[in-house]
Amino acid sequence: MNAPATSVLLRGVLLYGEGPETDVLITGEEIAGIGADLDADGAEVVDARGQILLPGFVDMHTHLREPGREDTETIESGSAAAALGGYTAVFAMANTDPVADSVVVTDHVWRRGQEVGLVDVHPVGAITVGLKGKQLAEMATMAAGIGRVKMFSDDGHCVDDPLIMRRALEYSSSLGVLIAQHAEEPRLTVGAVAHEGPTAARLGLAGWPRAAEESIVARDALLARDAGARVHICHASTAGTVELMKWARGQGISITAEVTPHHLLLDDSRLETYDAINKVNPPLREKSDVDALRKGLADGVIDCVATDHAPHAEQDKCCEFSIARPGMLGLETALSIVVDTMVTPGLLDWRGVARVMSERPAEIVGLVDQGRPIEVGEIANLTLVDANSSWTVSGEKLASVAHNTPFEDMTFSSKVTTTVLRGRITVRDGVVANRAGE
Ligand SMILES: NC(=O)N[C@@H](CC(=O)O)C(=O)O
Ligand SMILES: [Zn+2]
Repeated sequence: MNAPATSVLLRGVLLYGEGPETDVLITGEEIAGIGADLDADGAEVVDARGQILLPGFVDMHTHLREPGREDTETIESGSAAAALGGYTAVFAMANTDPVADSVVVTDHVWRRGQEVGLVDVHPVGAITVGLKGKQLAEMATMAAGIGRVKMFSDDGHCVDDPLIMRRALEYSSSLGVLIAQHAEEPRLTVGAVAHEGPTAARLGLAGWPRAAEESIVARDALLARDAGARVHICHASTAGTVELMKWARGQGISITAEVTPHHLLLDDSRLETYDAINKVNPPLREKSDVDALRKGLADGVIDCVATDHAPHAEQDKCCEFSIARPGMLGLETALSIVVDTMVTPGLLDWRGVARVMSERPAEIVGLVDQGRPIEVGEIANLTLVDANSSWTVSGEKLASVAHNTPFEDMTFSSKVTTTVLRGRITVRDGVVANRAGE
């Protein structure tokens, strides 16, 4: 009997980058067999010899801009970018227009993501109404909606009022959801556009001090401790944040943190050209911070990589540095950058890549069907990486509506070739498959 049409055979993969080559058979939504020379039996065969098989990536920090700024990204275009980047789940931040501070918006985001069907788009709910930091949003209602909101964040803004943050943390632990903080003391960043240091001083750019981030990280660690809650730090950018994470963990505080690919690769020397493509919040820091972030990620002090994929219209990035919007694309380049900054220098092996791109984010946010071991009987959320393929980034060719990549013309050595979402191929040979999986 022929296998059902939904069967896929991945031929000759390296599980977590380790030999010998093996086949992986996927039937329906599940991994049905792992072993040498499996019988295709009518399954679609993907010739994946020598490619590295990892669990599908999970991005805790994505801006998909729908609703409100569909001229820069939509759930459909962002889902395509995510699938091409090897992601099987992303968390869409709440700073949309309208803000995702109600179940109407969070349910819409979830439903639209399911309609597109390329990646699970989990809505992030706002912590406060309108991201204004004054009044808690209806977290329980959003958590109970169809979108089942698991993570709340005012990202783009810091919840700077310590009493509001404390209440949000207390509330979150009874709901079993995660609070993610954009750590930025706003009274220290008025007018700030670049990392406060010698480069910004020389270029005449207003500086964003490390203490703006670190003071909130320290404060929120203490608030989480007192509330008996968990807190997650978005886009950690300084060496001091890594030290504070170590301290807080040592105290038994439930605190986790992510780092972005751009903070692992770029430093503020990029600002010499005044090109606003390099403007981002938090800003690109100094080489010593980059080194500390890499080491922190290798040691597990920083838990995971999150893209902070932030599409912006050309007119908002091509203007003067001080008025341009902060943010850069990240979904399609994340894996390549993690390999170049962490695997190539020997800071992480491929098991480590699985940990920081998939397993830890899934655990932190409580996804049960993602970041799972590659074993028979598990749901097939998988990513195949070719570690010997040189490719050069071109913003025009990325799937996002906006093209604001700071990695233009950079060449990388690894690329996602295939992504599988619950047994269905969403990316084949680096091209998005249609909804029917063809
Ligand atoms: N990171 C950014 O520079 N921008 C993000 C907001 C954010 O993540 O803080 C955006 O929404 O554009
Ligand atoms: Zn942010």
